[in-house]
Amino acid sequence: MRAYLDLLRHVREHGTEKRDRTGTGTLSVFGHQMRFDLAAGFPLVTTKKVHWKSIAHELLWFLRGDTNVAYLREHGVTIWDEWADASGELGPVYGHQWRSWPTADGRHVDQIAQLIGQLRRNPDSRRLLVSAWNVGEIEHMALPPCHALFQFYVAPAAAGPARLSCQLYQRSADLFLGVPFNIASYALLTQLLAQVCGFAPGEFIWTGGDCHIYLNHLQQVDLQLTREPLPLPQLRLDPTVDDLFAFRYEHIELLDYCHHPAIRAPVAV
Ligand SMILES: Nc1nc(=O)c2c([nH]1)NC[C@@H]1CN(c3ccc(C(=O)N[C@@H](CCC(=O)O)C(=O)O)cc3)CN21
Ligand SMILES: O=c1ccn([C@H]2C[C@H](O)[C@@H](COP(=O)(O)O)O2)c(=O)[nH]1
Repeated sequence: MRAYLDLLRHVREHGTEKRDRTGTGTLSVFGHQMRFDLAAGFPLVTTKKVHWKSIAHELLWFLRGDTNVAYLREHGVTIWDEWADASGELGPVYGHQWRSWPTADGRHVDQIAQLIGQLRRNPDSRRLLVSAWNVGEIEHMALPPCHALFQFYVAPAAAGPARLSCQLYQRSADLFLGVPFNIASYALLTQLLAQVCGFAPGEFIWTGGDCHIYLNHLQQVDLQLTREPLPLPQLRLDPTVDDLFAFRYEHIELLDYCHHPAIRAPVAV
């Protein structure tokens, strides 16, 4: 996870101090890219303990098309609680747009089902995109999507299965709290899709817009930057699952996750 630590260090040293919506204040850099080779191990930050269970359940919750925190709470995941209304609703956020994007003529588009169909039938397509940035519905969302748009790419291999890569555009990136979750979440999604479409995992490419460290995370970042990264864990998926929507938490196993101790930090709401 050198790429992540390099970005943290870069923003810590060269970021511009900038006010933000939450009133917290940030150090910020505009535009950055990181690449993670998924064959080199699963890209989960090791220089602090990251709550893997929250990442896996959040992704399964997106894939269900769910936008109510009830499912997350049932599984002990609290990361979206601050944004939910009294009935646990977040409005038409990620899950809704991924699985049920409403069209002008009253239909709903299941972008994930369409993506799987295209990956299987038309892997050379340059249109393998999913967008959560539904301009007409942003005002109804608890928070406009941060991980807004992602694209897949299939590279043929001389021998063995083709490799599936994913690139994400993240418009706004809380480097200390959000980004370790976002990298792991899309790496997991890429591996789930690779399995059900018969590809080998390729790369995850993270592209960020406003990349920031909140001013009340500076001590935590400095502590993290004193730590040496550890060998990456491995992801093991139940090989019998061939339907993306059939994946359950029990089918997803993270092996050999060695990490430094957790570092607590307040989330800016
Ligand atoms: N300011 C901000 N940063 C974010 O990363 C973020 C938002 N807001 N709003 C929406 C979602 C919610 N996400 C979150 C929210 C909280 C944590 C967090 O507090 N993480 C702690 C504890 C993890 C846990 O207990 O599950 C951490 O140490 O990683 C992480 C991601 C990512 N998003
Ligand atoms: O998956 C996520 C969700 C949110 N964030 C961060 C990025 C910002 O710090 C806030 C959102 O505030 P905006 O004013 O809407 O940009 O949440 C993240 O890093 N990852």
